[in-house]
Formats: sequence, structure tokens, C-alpha cells
Amino acid sequence: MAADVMVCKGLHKRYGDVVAVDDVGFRIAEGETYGLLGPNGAGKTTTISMIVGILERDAGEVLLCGRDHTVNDVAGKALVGYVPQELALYPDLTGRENLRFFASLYGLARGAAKARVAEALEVIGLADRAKDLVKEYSGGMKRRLNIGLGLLHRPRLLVLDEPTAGVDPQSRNAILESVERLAGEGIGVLYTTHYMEEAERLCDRVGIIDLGRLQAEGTPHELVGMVGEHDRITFTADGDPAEVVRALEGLPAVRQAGTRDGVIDLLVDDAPAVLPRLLEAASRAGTAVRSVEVRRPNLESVFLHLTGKALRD
Ligand SMILES: Nc1ncnc2c1ncn2[C@@H]1O[C@H](COP(=O)(O)OP(=O)(O)OP(=O)(O)O)[C@@H](O)[C@H]1O
Repeated sequence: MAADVMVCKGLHKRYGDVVAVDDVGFRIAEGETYGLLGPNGAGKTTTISMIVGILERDAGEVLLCGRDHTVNDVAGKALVGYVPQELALYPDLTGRENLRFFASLYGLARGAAKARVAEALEVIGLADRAKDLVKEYSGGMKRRLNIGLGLLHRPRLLVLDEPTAGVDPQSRNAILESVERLAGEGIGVLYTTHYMEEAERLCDRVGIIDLGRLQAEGTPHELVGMVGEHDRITFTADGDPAEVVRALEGLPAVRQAGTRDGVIDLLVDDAPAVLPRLLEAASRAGTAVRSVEVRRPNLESVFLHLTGKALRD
């Protein structure tokens, strides 16, 4: 089993009367991408700020690669690459100059700095724009460069706070691909987002946070299984919908069948597996299916189920 790069337990933070984080704990292994998913104000940024050691915790524990990590732990900070939501770039320098400057802050020697800067530019897909001034970059390119800054010292844990919020589709894809590549190289990734499609694509495990508490945790598949919802298939077909329903409702995988505004509506166990048999049965009953729509429960349904809220409010 891969070793843990980060373990936190019992994290707690209060701002006056507001309990921002309440007894949060989870672990991230080498090469694992962990998604912290929650709506605005859920406590994501407060949690990661305590993990990276820029915010004092009221209670709890953070271990990075097995060592206790606090705000005063300078050596521990070398294990973490933190990419905040806000950009920390010099607009009048080029992309490469920004990276070089931050490499010098990390105390990297000239030769090593050059190699790490080239490596970071490649991972974030900006090698061909490295000579351009950052003020001429798009918002998404700036975000990518911001991620590059967090990689220069080769951290064991990369913490990304909503890295794709408000970026164009091309940069979003470049960011997701970079994360996949870094995790493939063994870096542990902590990723916060409102976008459940990103969590479904990237994250090995997801923690759902709301009102400062972890409401559930698991692989996307486990979480979706927890809700216990069925897949839904809706058909439009020629002929009498009631007759089509009669032909389909006896099939073993069909949990429920009915009609709604002339549309046939089925709840089934495993839509992709059962769909060919349904189409066959419909055709045997003499109906031509005109359209089919399949909807499967996803992290959004889990979130709604647990909190009664949509992820993006
Ligand atoms: N410095 C602060 N002072 C007072 N309250 C704060 C402070 N920082 C955060 N909070 C409060 O703590 C709660 C959690 O905020 P946090 O920023 O951690 O949420 P979040 O999940 O990161 O939200 P977002 O998705 O909007 O970034 C919120 O109610 C917020 O208003």
C-alpha cells in the first residue's frame, strides 16, 4: 500500500461565532488525488490553510510524510506545493522570469533552477509562451503559471484551491492533465472544487464538506452507491406508450416503469448493461424507439442527498 503523504485529524477552526471547520480529518497517499468538494463557505479554504500551515488551528493534528506540521515548521513547508486561489505573479515579468524568481526564493542553485523551471513549464503546458510577459497571458494561462510556481521545489503534496474557477476550457483541460500527470508521478494531490465533473474525473477519493464538517468520504463510485439511487432511462417511441411499458416492466433489471407526458420512464439497476435488452424487447413489441436518454446518479446527486443543496449555489 502507498505511504501517506498527509494525515489530518480533528481539525477545528472558529472565527468568532462562526465554526468554519469542525472535526475534519482525512488522509492522502502518494499518487492519490483527494477532492474536497463543497459549496461556498463550506470550510475548504480554511481546512487546506491549516494543512499547509499558513493558518493556526484551534485543535487537531497534521502529519506531512509522518512528521507533525505546524505554522512554524519551515522544513515541513518544503514538502508542500500550495497553489492558492489568488494569483501571486509579477505581470511585468515573463512566465519564465516569474518561475526563475520563485526558484531563487526557494534557494535553488542556478543549474537546478533552470532544469526545474523548464520542467514546470512543460507540466503546465506553457513552454511555448515562456518568453511572453504575464500581463499578456489569459486568465487561464496565469492560473497555470500559478500552479507551476507550486511545483518548483518538487513537493510531495500539491494543494490546489479551486484551480479551474473561471478559466477557459483549454486551460481547464491543461490543468486537469497536469494534475493527472503529477499524481501519476507519485505526488499526493489535494484538490478543492465546486465542479463535480472534475472531481469525478480526477479524484481517487472525495470528501464532501458542508458547514465545516466532512459529511461523507469515499471513492466517487462508493459515494454514488451510498445514495442508493437507480439509473433512469427515458424513451420516446412510436405507438402506445402504455403498451411499451407493459413489454418492458417484466424485465429483471427494471425496478419501476411508467409514462410521463407520453414519455416512457424507467428506473433500472445498471443502464448501460440493460439498455440493449430493453431496445430488443421494445422492438419485439413492435415499437420503434425514437430517442433514449440515460441519467445515472453522480456526485451532484450525492451532494444534494446529503446536504439538500446544489454544489454551485
Ligand atoms: N478570516 C476569516 N474571518 C472570519 N470568518 C471567516 C474567515 N475566513 C473564513 N471565514 C468563514 O468561515 C467559513 C468557511 O470559509 P472558507 O473560506 O473556508 O470556505 P470555502 O469552502 O473555502 O468557500 P469558497 O468555496 O467560497 O472558497 C465561512 O463561513 C467564512 O465566512
